[in-house]
This record gives sequence, C-alpha cells and structure tokens, in this order.
Amino acid sequence: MSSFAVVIPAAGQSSRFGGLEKKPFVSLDGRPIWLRSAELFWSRSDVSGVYLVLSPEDRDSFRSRFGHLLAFTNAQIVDGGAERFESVANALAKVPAEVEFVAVHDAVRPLLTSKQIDAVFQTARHSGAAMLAVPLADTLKRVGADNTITETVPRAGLWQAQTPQVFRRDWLSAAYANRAKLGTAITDDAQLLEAAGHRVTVVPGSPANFKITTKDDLELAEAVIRSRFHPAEDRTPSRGLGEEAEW
Ligand SMILES: Nc1ccn([C@@H]2O[C@H](COP(=O)(O)OP(=O)(O)OP(=O)(O)O)[C@@H](O)[C@H]2O)c(=O)n1
Ligand SMILES: C[C@](O)(CO)[C@H](O)COP(=O)(O)O
Repeated sequence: MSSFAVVIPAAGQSSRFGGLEKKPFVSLDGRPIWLRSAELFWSRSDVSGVYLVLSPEDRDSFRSRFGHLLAFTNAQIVDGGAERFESVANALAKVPAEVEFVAVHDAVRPLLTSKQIDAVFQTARHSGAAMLAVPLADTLKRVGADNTITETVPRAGLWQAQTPQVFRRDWLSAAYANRAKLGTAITDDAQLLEAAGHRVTVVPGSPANFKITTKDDLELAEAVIRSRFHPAEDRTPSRGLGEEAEW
C-alpha cells in the first residue's frame, strides 16, 4: 500500500480572523478546529505520519492545552515560518525519504470528509499530483481602488483551490528546493508543482470544505456541523467527524 505523510499547517497569525485566540485553536462545536482537520488522517492505515506545523510562539500553550490529544497518534509538531510555504517546507524536511506521497491540508478546513480524502489520494496515486477544488459559481468582477468595476472576468475554467493537495514526495521536495524562483507569491503547494512542469489533476471537492478565514466563516462552519451531526431530535455535542453528508 502507498504511504502518505500529511502536513497540517497551523502556524499562521489569523489576522483576518481577529480576536484573542488564533483560529486553529478555537472550538468548533466543542472540538478545536485543528483537531477536526487532523483526526481524519491519523486514523487511516495509508497515513504513516502527520506533521502539525505550529508557530514557535504557540508551541508551549498548544502542548499544555492539547498535548494529551496527540499522545496516541503518529503526529509530530514542527515549527512554522513567516509564510505558509515556509511552514510547509519545514515539515517537508522532516518527512522520511521512503514515504511516497505528501498531502498538505490546511488546519482551518475542518469540514473535509473521508470520502474526499479517499478520492484525492486515489487520484494522486495514479497521476502523482492531485488536489481538491471547486468550480467558481459566481460572476467575477475586477474592482478598482475606488470600488468601481473595471472588468467582468470570464469564469469559464476557473476553480477555487482547496486542500488536501497531494503529491509524490520526490516531486514536491524537488519543487520546494527550487522555490526561490517564484519569490514570495506562493499561496498553495500546487503552484510549485505547476512551475516545475508537473500536471496537477483537480478532483472536484465540496463548497463545504471551505477555509475558515473570518469569524463569519466560523459561524457558517457551526451551521454545517449542526446540520450534519445534530438532527432535531439529538442536540448532543458531536464526538468527531462522520460521513453523514457532503454538506
Ligand atoms: N506562516 C503561515 C501562514 C499560514 N499557515 C497556515 O496555513 C493555513 C491557511 O492560511 P490562512 O487561512 O491564510 O491563515 P492565516 O495566515 O493565519 O490567516 P491571515 O492571513 O488572516 O493571518 C492556516 O491553517 C494557517 O495556520 C501556516 O502554517 N504558516
Ligand atoms: C492553500 C489554500 O488553502 C488554497 O486555497 C490557500 O491558498 C491558503 O490561503 P491563504 O489565505 O492564501 O494563506
């Protein structure tokens, strides 16, 4: 069976989220967001290791609040960098050479399902590089500094990138080794593979696998969890993510 290492970047500053607590550590229906994003991976038989990337400033408080949750997992904590791609690079450096594939999944996409992981892992096994994404549904406008529209951008062929993004380890490591040529405008890992000339296959995801960026996103995630796990007759807190629904 192919082996997958999973990198979960959680070392951002949560500046658009605001508040006192960074978003990966906030509770979503009774469980921290990072845990909801990570737990679907570490129970899989094809996952050999999970690398949770934290900002060094959060390490001690993370260990005291959540360390017990890692005790029975194959998860390791890695120091993050100033940009997301630096956080991923730090984790990638820890992945053993015998691991065949690396999956990168944002700590703040807690509504992923096992079915979606199965689909993107399976496609990566065949093509070497795959990621979840959803086609754009709305009309796209380019807006100038004065809040007036300068262009309606044709949306045909445009997709929103999600995670997990899954790649052959050797391809991802080589792409990261050459990352300097892309400068600092690297917003996902597929971009590095594209620049290295690899074809990245898109696997249709679900709009529910959105990234929690703002407080509004947290409210939406709460509503999705309620609809998935709390039917009207059972309003007890959920114990973990199941497979009841894609939304
Ligand atoms: N230097 C960074 C920046 C981001 N991330 C992680 O990458 C994911 C996606 O990033 P984003 O949603 O942009 O998070 P933040 O960078 O924290 O958000 P903001 O830009 O609002 O500060 C998050 O899980 C975040 O913690 C990371 O590990 N290291
Ligand atoms: C990787 C990513 O989740 C794909 O949508 C996204 O690019 C990361 O978000 P950021 O706001 O650019 O850090």
